[in-house]
Amino acid sequence: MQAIKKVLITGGSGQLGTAIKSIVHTVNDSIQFKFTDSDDLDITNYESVWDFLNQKNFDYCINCAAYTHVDKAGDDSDLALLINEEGVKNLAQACHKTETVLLHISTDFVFDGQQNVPYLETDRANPVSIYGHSKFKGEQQIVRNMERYFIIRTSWLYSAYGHNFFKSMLKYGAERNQLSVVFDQVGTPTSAHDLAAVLIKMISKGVKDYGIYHYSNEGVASWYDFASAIFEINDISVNLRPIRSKEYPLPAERPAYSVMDKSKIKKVLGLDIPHWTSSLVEVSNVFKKERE
Ligand SMILES: NC(=O)C1=CN([C@@H]2O[C@H](COP(=O)(O)OP(=O)(O)OC[C@H]3O[C@@H](n4cnc5c(N)ncnc54)[C@H](OP(=O)(O)O)[C@@H]3O)[C@@H](O)[C@H]2O)C=CC1
Ligand SMILES: Cc1cn([C@H]2C[C@H](O)[C@@H](COP(=O)(O)OP(=O)(O)O[C@H]3O[C@@H](C)C(=O)[C@@H](O)[C@H]3O)O2)c(=O)[nH]c1=O
Repeated sequence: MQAIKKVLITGGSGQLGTAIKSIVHTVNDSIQFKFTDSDDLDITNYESVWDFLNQKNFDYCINCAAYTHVDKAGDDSDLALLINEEGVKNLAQACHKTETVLLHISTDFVFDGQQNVPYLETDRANPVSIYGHSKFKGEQQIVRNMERYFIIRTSWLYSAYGHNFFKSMLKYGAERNQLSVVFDQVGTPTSAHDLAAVLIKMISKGVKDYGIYHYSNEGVASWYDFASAIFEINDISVNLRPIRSKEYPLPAERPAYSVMDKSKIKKVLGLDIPHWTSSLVEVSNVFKKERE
C-alpha cells in the first residue's frame, strides 16, 4: 500500500493557497492537506513554526505565505523582510530539523530584467525592488539552512481568487471607458490554478531533484498584451491605451523583461505547460462560475 503523504500549507488563505484548496478534491487519498492561515500559523514566529512541524509529522510544507505588496514594500521594508526572509528562515530551519521537504514559491522579480532571453535558474539574481530583494533573501535562507527544498519561481500570478492584475482589469474595465497599461514590461502571466496542479504533481511524483525551478505558463506578453486579452476573452469593451512605464509612475521599479526558461521543470516532471492565452480562457471561466 502507498504511504500517505502529509502536506502543510502556510498562507493558505491567499491567492495560491486558495487555488490549491480548490483542486484538492481532485487529488487521491494518498495526499492529505492541512491548510493554515496567518492566524493558525504565523511564519514569523519560530516557536509556532517549530511546534506545528514538530508535533504533526508532515512530509511536505508548501509555503504560500508572503508579503506581496510590491509598491508598499518600500515603506514597509521591515515587515517585507520579516515575512519574506525571517519567516522563510524559520520554515527552512524547522523543516530541516523535522525532515520535511519544503516547496517555497519565489518570483521573477528576483531578476533585474536586463536580459533579452529567458532567465535560467542559474542566472544571476539582482532584484530592483524591495519586494524582489526580500524574496531573494528568503531563497538564500533556504539554500543556507536545508537540503531538501524546491524553490519554484513563478511570475505574474493570477486567478479567480485574491488580488491580482486579472481581477483589477475586470473591475476597471467595468467601471471606466478608457485604460492605460504599460507595454514595456514583458513577462509571462501564470495561472495560479496551473501552478497549484504542478506543486501537487511534484509531491505525488515524489521528485527528489531538489533545487531551484522556474515555472510560468508558456509564451510571452507585456502587461498591455495581457490586459488586451483579458478584455477580449471576457467581452469587455474598453479603450485600451499602450503606455510606457514612465507614464505610469509607481513607487517600485519592475524588471523590464522577466520571461523565465522552464526547460528544467518540464524535463523533471514531464510537463506540457499550457500557453498563457489558453489558461486565461480557463481562469475566466472559473471566475464566471465563482460569481454565479
Ligand atoms: N501574486 C503574484 O503575482 C506572484 C506571487 N508570487 C509568490 O507566490 C506566493 C503566493 O502569492 P499569492 O498567493 O499571490 O500571495 P497573497 O498575497 O495572495 O497571499 C499571501 C498569504 O500570505 C499570508 N501571510 C502573510 N504574512 C504571513 C505570516 N507572517 N504568516 C503566515 N501567513 C502570512 C497572507 O495572509 P494574511 O492576509 O492573513 O496576512 C496571505 O494569505 C508568494 O510567495 C509570492 O511572493 C510569485 C510571483 C507572482
Ligand atoms: C492596474 C494597472 C497596472 N499597470 C501596470 C503597473 C505595473 O507596472 C504592471 C503590473 O501591475 P500590478 O501592480 O498589478 O502587478 P505587480 O504587483 O507588479 O505584479 C507582480 O506581483 C508580484 C507579487 C510578483 O511576484 C510579480 O511576478 C508580479 O506579478 O502594470 C498599468 O500600466 N495600468 C493599470 O491600470
